[in-house]
Amino acid sequence: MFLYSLAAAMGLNGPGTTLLSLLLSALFIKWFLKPKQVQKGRLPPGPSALPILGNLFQVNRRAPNKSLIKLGEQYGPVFTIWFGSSPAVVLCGQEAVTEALIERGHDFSGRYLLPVFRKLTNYYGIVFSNGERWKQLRKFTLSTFRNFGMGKKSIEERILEEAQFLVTAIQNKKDTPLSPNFLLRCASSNIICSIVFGDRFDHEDKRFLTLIELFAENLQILSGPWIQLYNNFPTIVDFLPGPHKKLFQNAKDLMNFIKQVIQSHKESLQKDFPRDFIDCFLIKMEEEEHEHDSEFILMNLFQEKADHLAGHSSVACSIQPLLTITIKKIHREIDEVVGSCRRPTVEDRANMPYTDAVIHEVQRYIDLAPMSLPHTVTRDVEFSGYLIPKGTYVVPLLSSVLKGTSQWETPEEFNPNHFLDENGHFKKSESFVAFSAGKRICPGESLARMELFLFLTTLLQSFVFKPVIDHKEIDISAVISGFTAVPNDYEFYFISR
Ligand code: HEM
Repeated sequence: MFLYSLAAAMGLNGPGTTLLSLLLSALFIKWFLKPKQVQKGRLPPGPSALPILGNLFQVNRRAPNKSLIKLGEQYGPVFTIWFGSSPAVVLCGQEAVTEALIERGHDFSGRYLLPVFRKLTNYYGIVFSNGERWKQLRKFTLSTFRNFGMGKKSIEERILEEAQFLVTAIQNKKDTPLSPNFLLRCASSNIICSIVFGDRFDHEDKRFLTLIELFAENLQILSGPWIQLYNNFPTIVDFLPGPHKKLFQNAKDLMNFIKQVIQSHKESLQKDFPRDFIDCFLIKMEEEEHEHDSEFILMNLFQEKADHLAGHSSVACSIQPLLTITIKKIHREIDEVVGSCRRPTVEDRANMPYTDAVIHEVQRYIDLAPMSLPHTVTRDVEFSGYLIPKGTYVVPLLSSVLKGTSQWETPEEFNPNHFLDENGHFKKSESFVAFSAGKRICPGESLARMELFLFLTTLLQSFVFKPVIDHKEIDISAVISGFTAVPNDYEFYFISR
């Protein structure tokens, strides 16, 4: 309209006006709405992008990792793709991912902060922070988790106790078929709760159910297909219809809940005997009370709790497909190594190579975080002959390593032999990057691996699972939604052994 008036003001009428306004529109689109030019830097090549939309139409929403792998075949292991008007450098294949995340770990350790993350976390906590805040919180979290692992009530004991609650909850359902997804989410959330809050919650506890619900919903936000558009229109969230607004409201409710828990910890804090993660954090807060730039402040404590809880669904999502695959051989291993009279221990894992291989293969196959979480470069970086400017979105395409054709015998098939040598011993693989790699590698990895092993063996020690539908109809591949892959949900009969 403005351009039409401009043409009219220039004294052009009728078809002349229309023609000129079309011409001006084209120029407007070309010069103002085209993808932002990166001021300095020589970005790697990639497919040409549309104004505003970038390469939206070249990336399949349901399988973005597959589209990116295909583009990698065309443009090479390091290429540029435009998410709206922002460029992202994609690292495709083991060599590029390893070189960036491990060999050039520091340069690539930044978290790319989408505006939506600010809406959710205000950039507090570990996952969506950078610089000194991220460094200090990550170090503190890793050492506190390690100390609790060796403490009075070890993490292993907490997992075994929770596994027993899981078995009882399933037994209580008698012979009704059941999708174990919800119970598995409760179980892995409770492990985090017992480390962080000092106690587990009953599965029926209303506060606990709200907590789980809120995280499932927050995950939906991060996984929403429209998340990329936030980059162009950060305020879009304010115009979203009701349910999405509610999710952000829920995030606030969650913070209020954690606030109450922290307050009650403060009132009963015994400095010589920290009971849980919150106690450790509060002690550190007091120690650094007078340091004006301390990162041990309440907002970081709130968000850290939320960060840890976010791991709960990753574990549940990984166990679910484990229940759907053939497990006779695992039953045999459990019977030989653990028997039926005692509980399994983490030490048993070394003598159960097949079970360990199956757990790894499920994680490789379902490819839970195909594009990892968004990374960025912490300074202007020369990489593979290109110059990536500080702050550019970097996508470590974990999928391209977990499903790489040169690393795995049958990359697109579920095959536990990928992790077994010719003598049936467990075989590690450098291409197993389900937890990512380098400085941002998932800090919950060893906890998650312990949970996967102990939950699975405890369940299989007690039950035989029989899917309600025919085995042949079961598909253990997962559907990608945003940053995460979500496995299909099936119902089972749990038959006591
Ligand atoms: C099967 C289970 C899990 C998988 C596959 C998984 C995978 C991942 C991946 C791929 C990342 C992104 C790393 C990167 O930016 O390159 C990540 C980050 C993270 N994970 Fe996990 N995770 C799992 C469970 C957990 C658990 C149980 C916790 C809680 C203790 C947890 C806490 C975190 C945190 C705090 C980060 C952010 C680290 C940072 O930014 O420095 N994860 N995880």
